[in-house]
Amino acid sequence: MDAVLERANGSELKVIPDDARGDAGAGNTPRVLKPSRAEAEEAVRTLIRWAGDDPTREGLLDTPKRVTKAYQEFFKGYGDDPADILSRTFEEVAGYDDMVVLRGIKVESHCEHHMVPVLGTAHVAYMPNGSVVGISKLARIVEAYAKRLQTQETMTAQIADAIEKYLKPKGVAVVVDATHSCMSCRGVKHSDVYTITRQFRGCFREADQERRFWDMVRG
Ligand SMILES: Nc1nc2c(ncn2[C@@H]2O[C@H](COP(=O)(O)OP(=O)(O)OP(=O)(O)O)[C@@H](O)[C@H]2O)c(=O)[nH]1
Ligand SMILES: [Zn+2]
Repeated sequence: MDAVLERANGSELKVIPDDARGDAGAGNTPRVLKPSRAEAEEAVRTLIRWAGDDPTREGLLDTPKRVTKAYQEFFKGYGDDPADILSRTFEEVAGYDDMVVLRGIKVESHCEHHMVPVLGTAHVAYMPNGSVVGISKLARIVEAYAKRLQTQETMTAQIADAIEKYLKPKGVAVVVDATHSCMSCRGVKHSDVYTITRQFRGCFREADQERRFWDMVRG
């Protein structure tokens, strides 16, 4: 259970105990000092002034409200609990005993260094160990970690960790293929660069299974 303490100015001090984070290992879910919406909106006004514009002009008046609302969407993964997402499994699969591969799960994340979009796809596979999980839950796990401030490596490891920890499969494979706006829209300005990260665990470390995984991902 999250403890939420009210501060004198109305903002929330939200303390997430370690054992309630639901994180599987790499865990970058911090204990957060969550500001009030008013404080967050004021921060957006500060950034507008930092950009060189006037937050009181008509076109920008509602922008802080829109941005804080958008942030709730961009970063909703902090409220997700991977243990809960993967808690329901099914054993009645008529002896199905091969890998399950989800190819092309949409990834919409934000880079933790520049807070700009990281967009791409994830391929997630696991080798069942007596039970299977609803396929949508694997996409939900990707979302739970993507909708945070991330590095691609951390996100990839966290997805694999969660599936390994809560499903206990014979193996798990996670590949993320994404473009980073911080490399295309600013800084070095190289567009069309795809960063590929991968985690192969358990039976997917065997060359044979890895090859079968890639065969399925490539269709
Ligand atoms: N490994 C890794 N690096 C990332 C990821 N997202 C962004 N970066 C990199 O994080 C680095 C941050 O480098 P810094 O030198 O601290 O920041 P910077 O001055 O803005 O760097 P430049 O982007 O080179 O202008 C950059 O090289 C980014 O390309 C990621 O998911 N994984
Ligand atoms: Zn970045």
